Order: sequence, then C-alpha cells, then structure tokens
Amino acid sequence: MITRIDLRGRTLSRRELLEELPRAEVDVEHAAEIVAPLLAAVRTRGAAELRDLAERFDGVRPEYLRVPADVIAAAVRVLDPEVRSALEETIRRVRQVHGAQRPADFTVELGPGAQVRQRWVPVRRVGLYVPGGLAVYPSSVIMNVVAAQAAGVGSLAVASPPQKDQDGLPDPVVLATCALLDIDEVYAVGGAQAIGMFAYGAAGSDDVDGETLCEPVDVVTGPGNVYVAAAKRLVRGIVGIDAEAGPTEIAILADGTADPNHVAADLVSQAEHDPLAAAVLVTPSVELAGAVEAKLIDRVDATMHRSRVTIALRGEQSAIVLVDDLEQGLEVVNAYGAEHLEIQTVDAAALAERVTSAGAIFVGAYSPVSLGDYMAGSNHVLPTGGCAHFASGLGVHSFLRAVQVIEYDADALAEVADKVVALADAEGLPAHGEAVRARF
Ligand SMILES: NC(=O)c1ccc[n+]([C@@H]2O[C@H](COP(=O)([O-])OP(=O)(O)OC[C@H]3O[C@@H](n4cnc5c(N)ncnc54)[C@H](O)[C@@H]3O)[C@@H](O)[C@H]2O)c1
Ligand SMILES: N[C@H](CO)Cc1c[nH]c[nH+]1
Ligand SMILES: [Zn+2]
Repeated sequence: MITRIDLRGRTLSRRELLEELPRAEVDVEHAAEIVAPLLAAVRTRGAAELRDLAERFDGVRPEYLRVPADVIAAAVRVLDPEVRSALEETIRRVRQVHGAQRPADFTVELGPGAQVRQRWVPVRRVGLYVPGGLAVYPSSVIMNVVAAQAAGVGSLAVASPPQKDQDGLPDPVVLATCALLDIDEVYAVGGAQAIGMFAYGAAGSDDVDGETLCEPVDVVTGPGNVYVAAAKRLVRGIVGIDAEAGPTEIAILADGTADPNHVAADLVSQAEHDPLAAAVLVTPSVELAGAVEAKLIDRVDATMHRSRVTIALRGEQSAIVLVDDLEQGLEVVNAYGAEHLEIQTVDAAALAERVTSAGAIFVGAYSPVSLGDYMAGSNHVLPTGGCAHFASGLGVHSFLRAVQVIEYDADALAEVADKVVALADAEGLPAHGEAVRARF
C-alpha cells in the first residue's frame, strides 16, 4: 500500500537525504510545456479560446464566461443553512487571523531632517483562483478573498472551472461564498486558461466582439493542480504570484505515543485531493509504522475516493520513513519542507519550535490538517513541492508592496554630500555625485 524508507543507522548529507525522500513526479516544467501554448492562445483569442478550452478540459461550453450578478445572488438564497453557518464561521475566524497580519508602516530618523519611511501599499487588482476539477473549493474562495480584502485590495476577480452538471457555471457553493464576501466579478474559467486570462486580460465579451471580458490583474493567487502551478510559474514577472500551491502534501512526525488511527485518517484526508497528493509519515517507532499501515488498509477501503487515495498512497511521493529518533525525524521533515506538517509526539510544541521549513505546522493530537483546511482561521493556500524552503503561505503580505519614501532637507543632504561623491567616483559614475554637488 505505502512504501517504507528506512533511514535508521544512516548518516546522510543534505543532498543524499533529499534524494532518499519521497517526492511527487509533479513535473511542473513538463506541465509548463503543455500550458504555454494555451496561455498564448488565450492572449490572442480571448473569450473564444476560453470557451474552446472549457469544452476541451471541463467538458462543457459555458454560456456565460462572466457569471451574471443575479446567478451569484440566487446561489446564496438557496444555500443550505448548515453550510452557510459553517462558511460564515470560517470567514469570521480567517478575518480575525488575517486582520492581525498587516505589517506596520515605520519611519526612521537618520539625523535632523533625514527621514526614511516605509509604507505598505496594497496592489490595485487581483485574480484569485479557486480550483474545481476533482473537487470544488468554497473554502479556497474564503482563503483568497479574505486575505486580499484584509490587505485593502480594491478590485478582486475570482475564477473557478465551469461545471458540467451546472450548465457551465462554477459550483453553486463557490458562487454563494463569493456573494457572502461581496464579490461580484466571478468567471467560469478553470485551469491554466484562468491564470492566462488574469495575467493578460481577455478580449471579447459574451455577445459583442472586441469588448473586454476581463481586465488584467497585478497579482494572481490561489491553489490548483499541476497545470495551474505551471501556468503561475509562466506568468510570473508579468504579474506577481503567491507561492506555487500545487498538489497537496501532508507530512506527519509522530512517535510511539501517537494514535495510529488518527495518523492514518490524516494521511488519507489529504491523499483524497489528487492522485498526485503526497502523504508521508516520519517516525522512529516501528510499532506505530505497522499499526498505521494496518489502519490505512481499513480506511482506504472505506473511503469515498478510494481509487484516487490508493494511487496517491502508492505513488513515489508517499512513504513511511523510519528514523533513529525524533532528532533525525526533525532533520528529515526540515529537509522535506512539507506544505502541511503535523507533529504528534510527546512535547510536540517544543519540537514545532525547531521546525524551519513547512507551509504550516499542526501541533498535537487535536490540530489535524482538516481543521486548518476549513476552520482554524489560518490560511490553507500553502507552498508545495519544497517551495516552503523559500516561500510562505497566502496571507495579507501576498497582496502588499513595501514602498520606501525618502525625505532629506538641505542640511541633511549637505551632511552626506562628500560621501555620496566619494562612492559615486569609486563606482566610476561621477554624474551621480554631480547631481548632489549641483545643489550646493
Ligand atoms: N497547496 C494548496 O494550498 C492547495 C489548496 C487546495 C487544493 N490544492 C490542490 O489543488 C488541486 C485541485 O486540482 P483539481 O484538478 O481538482 O482542480 P483545478 O481547478 O486545479 O484543475 C482543473 C482544471 O485543470 C485543467 N486541466 C485538467 N487536465 C488538463 C490537461 N491535461 N492539460 C491542461 N489542463 C488541464 C482544466 O482546465 C480544469 O479546469 C489539487 O491538486 C489539490 O491538492 C492545493
Ligand atoms: N488541504 C488543502 C490544501 O492543500 C486545502 C483544502 C480545501 N478543502 C479541503 N482541503
Ligand atoms: Zn485538504
């Protein structure tokens, strides 16, 4: 069912360790070769191409690429009250956490009349991707939208794949969630083509050729499959992106005190996202490893997305990694840099303090990843594929830029003028020094 990798008694360099660790054959570069021509076609053919690609990849030709306002409003009217209450609770909690994320502006006085200020400025317009292929993700609407709203972004557009069983509209709960968050610009566009539409804009309204369907955005965020991740990589530079948030990963660092039933349930919970999802258990306990393997057999057998989960768990991206002790376990999870890392050990909080690479850390027996997916208040759009080594999850910072404001008066400039000239001359750029001298 799931491979074992035995690292016990082995001393490995970081490079050797990385080669031993399980990693999905999520070949973003290969996917990029597939989606590059799609992006180019969206850029030149706009709405017509978006309809053709929807037919090809989503199996439906949407009547409306931009979802009409009355359809969004109707979706919230028919929303199941229990689901509405859960969405509202998620919105409340995610707003609370993201409201606390905004970094403070500051001013530094370097001397009398010499001031540098830093201001955090939101981007003007954002394109927020909400996946909708193998599953639908109203929760991802909240994660994207609340973070952008908390940053103060003025113009927000959401895209999610057209659903065959919804006459080419996005999932109705996705639409209702947009309504709950006051979002009225929603597109029935999925995959790489949605990322292209956001990056380049798209011409051609629903019935009038030459009109604009979608204006280009400054930043594109959101999770998605390997094609979405590849498209984001390709448009980076034309627009800003958040981290690549591709097929889901869960790593669990657990010792003999962990409950094997909980560990197995958590591995299956994330494996159900995608056949390319990764589920990794790192443990020094051979007993726990055996018990988890046994529980996995029962759980996989009983779960709804059995075939998808089986492929994910059998894939080379998933494994049980046996280590000598929790110290080696920590080294392994830090080298892996999982999207989600659960710590189910004695003293889990102390170990969590020593984690240096993970998209998000879930501490102790009662903080499963599923809690973070929906209700913790944290953001579930997190870096995958090792991007946690250099990137953060989605948050208010994803939509902000730091702008420095420099203000010196005449005396303050005079004070450093000779030093500016000395450095300008040392760089062989004397006109820089002359620009300062010219003022005195
Ligand atoms: N890392 C995170 O933060 C995070 C959060 C939520 C979900 N996820 C991941 O998001 C993904 C969602 O994937 P999904 O497939 O359900 O929805 P999706 O919306 O990401 O992808 C569906 C789209 O993929 C495109 N597509 C499908 N086959 C294609 C092909 N052969 N060539 C080009 N394009 C193709 C289609 O355009 C379709 O609209 C999962 O991998 C899940 O694990 C990640
Ligand atoms: N686990 C996903 C992030 O990889 C987020 C999610 C949304 N819905 C369910 N799960
Ligand atoms: Zn999940």
